[in-house]
Amino acid sequence: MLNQVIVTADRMRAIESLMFAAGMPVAALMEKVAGLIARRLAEIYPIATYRRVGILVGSGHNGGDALVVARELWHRGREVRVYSPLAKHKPLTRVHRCYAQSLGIPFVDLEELKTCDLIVDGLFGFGLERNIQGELAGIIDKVNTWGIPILSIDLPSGIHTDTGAVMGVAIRATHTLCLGLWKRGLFAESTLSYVGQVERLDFDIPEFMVRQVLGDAHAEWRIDPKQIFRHSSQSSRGNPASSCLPIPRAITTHKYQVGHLLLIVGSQTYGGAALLASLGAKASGVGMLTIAVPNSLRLMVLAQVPDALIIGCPETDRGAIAQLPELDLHKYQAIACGCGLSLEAKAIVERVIKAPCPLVLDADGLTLLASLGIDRLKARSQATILTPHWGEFSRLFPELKLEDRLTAVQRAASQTGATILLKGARTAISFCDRLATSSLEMPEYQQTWVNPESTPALARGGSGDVLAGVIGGLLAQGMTGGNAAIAATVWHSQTAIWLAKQRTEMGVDPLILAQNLLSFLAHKTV
Ligand SMILES: NC(=O)C1=CN([C@@H]2O[C@H](COP(=O)(O)OP(=O)(O)OC[C@H]3O[C@@H](n4cnc5c(N)ncnc54)[C@H](O)[C@@H]3O)[C@@H](O)[C@H]2O)[C@@H](O)CC1
Ligand SMILES: Nc1ncnc2c1ncn2[C@@H]1O[C@H](COP(=O)(O)OP(=O)(O)O)[C@@H](O)[C@H]1O
Ligand SMILES: [K+]
Repeated sequence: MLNQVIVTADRMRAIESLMFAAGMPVAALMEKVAGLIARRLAEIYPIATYRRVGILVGSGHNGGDALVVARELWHRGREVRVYSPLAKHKPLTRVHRCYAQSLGIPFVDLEELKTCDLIVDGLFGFGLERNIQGELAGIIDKVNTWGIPILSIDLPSGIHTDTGAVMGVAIRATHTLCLGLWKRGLFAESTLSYVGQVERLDFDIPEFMVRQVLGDAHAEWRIDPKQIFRHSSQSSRGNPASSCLPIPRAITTHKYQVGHLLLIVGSQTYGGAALLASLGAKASGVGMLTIAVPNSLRLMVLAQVPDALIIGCPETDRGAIAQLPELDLHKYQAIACGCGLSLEAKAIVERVIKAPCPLVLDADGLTLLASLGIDRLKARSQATILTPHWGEFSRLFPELKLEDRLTAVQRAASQTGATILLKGARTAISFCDRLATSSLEMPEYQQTWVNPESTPALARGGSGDVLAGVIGGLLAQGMTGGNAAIAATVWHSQTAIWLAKQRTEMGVDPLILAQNLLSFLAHKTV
């Protein structure tokens, strides 16, 4: 649980206050935390390569942490230099400063850090309150130009803890060691070019204190990708409705018990999108797959997905689906609609909104929904998942486009009752249903989850079509909207990360991605 909650500065302060009130001395906690930082630093930046370490010290406890780290590194044989530009310090920081000076650690001018092998950034942590200006801003700008690796303590100095906004200027870290609990600002996409590699240092905050402050309905969570993949020895115990993969199958099951998904996709212009969504759905292991496409795509899709039932639909002059033939929508466990549909297929979206089963709307399906009006979703009685990127999101929820992504996705989900999956480098998913991973069971309430690991290899046309197909397939097999959205997002992005290691970020085209989803899953869960 501690590795999954996302907190604001206020919440973090309240949790620390509980620890202090219960008897943990402030100085002891700083000693403990900074000891952990120094040990992790030694693993990431070994002394043989990073002997000379420059320490940036601010006035608060982030600076105090940095001074304890300076002292520990000094005792372990590093050449440490401290730059401490501010006149006033909090009492605990001041005493660590005096002690470091008494040991003979040099306190130097900024320019003397320029020849260091590593910089430790302890200027500001979650206490940053206002924009950084004047001399301090100049210092940060200068350090950023040196090209020396920077390890930031808690957050890169200058990043707002809650919003991730750059407060005038911010350190561009190579590595950030987030202390105790994940800070909200680290998940804003705009901070990704500042934080470098991010990891959390656990300093044994008692879980009951975290629960006491956050309550039973905490809103913001970080997905732990490891929890999505089930080890093969666990499969028989699995719960098919959780977000764990692979989905367990009863030994006596038959194809109609493993879900029937209807995909409604494609147009003459966007035939590939239909295929990519189909391949994503196929990889999900769904028992039956029916694919409705414009007549002219029928044979192409059949040749590539011979196991599917293909329904050729009458088409408009420009090759969009004009209407669905008489289909009984009751017989499907889920429908996924929209990939490559084109903007001529409004009637199709109007019809599927009324379908009596869970529904995924993606791509053109979302743009058409925006033109119909988001209120149309009020008619739905079953789960709905909308999978917009930011452009589509802004069309659907124009009044939310000034909000930060986490707030925006949360509001959109509570307004509509749908699961909203806002795509991007840090996909955010908000929903109100029961979530279950391998070690966490969450009750039903409005919650927002962020996918913390992905790769820009996915930034190419068609990646999203694969994702929509996977979500549809998981929904049809009985996952709830929230579970399906989380499982599919993690599976999709982790497969891309795995492929990018083998093929570079240039080599993860959507076809390769769809074809490798299952190899990745097998590799992950052996
Ligand atoms: N209490 C503890 O012993 C622990 C503290 N921790 C560390 O303490 C940090 C938080 O410490 P603080 O609350 O002291 O906050 P910071 O160290 O982040 O800085 C706050 C200080 O900076 C000043 N300040 C804020 N914005 C400024 C600006 N724009 N320009 C100039 N000065 C500005 C404030 O007036 C205050 O003096 C965490 O990020 C973490 O590094 C953690 O190690 C956990 C344990
Ligand atoms: N920079 C990035 N880092 C990580 N993932 C990304 C990045 N850019 C895009 N993605 C992912 O790639 C997919 C793109 O989907 P989408 O924008 O719908 O494209 P398309 O409609 O062409 O398939 C989404 O899953 C998104 O989260
Ligand atoms: K910092």
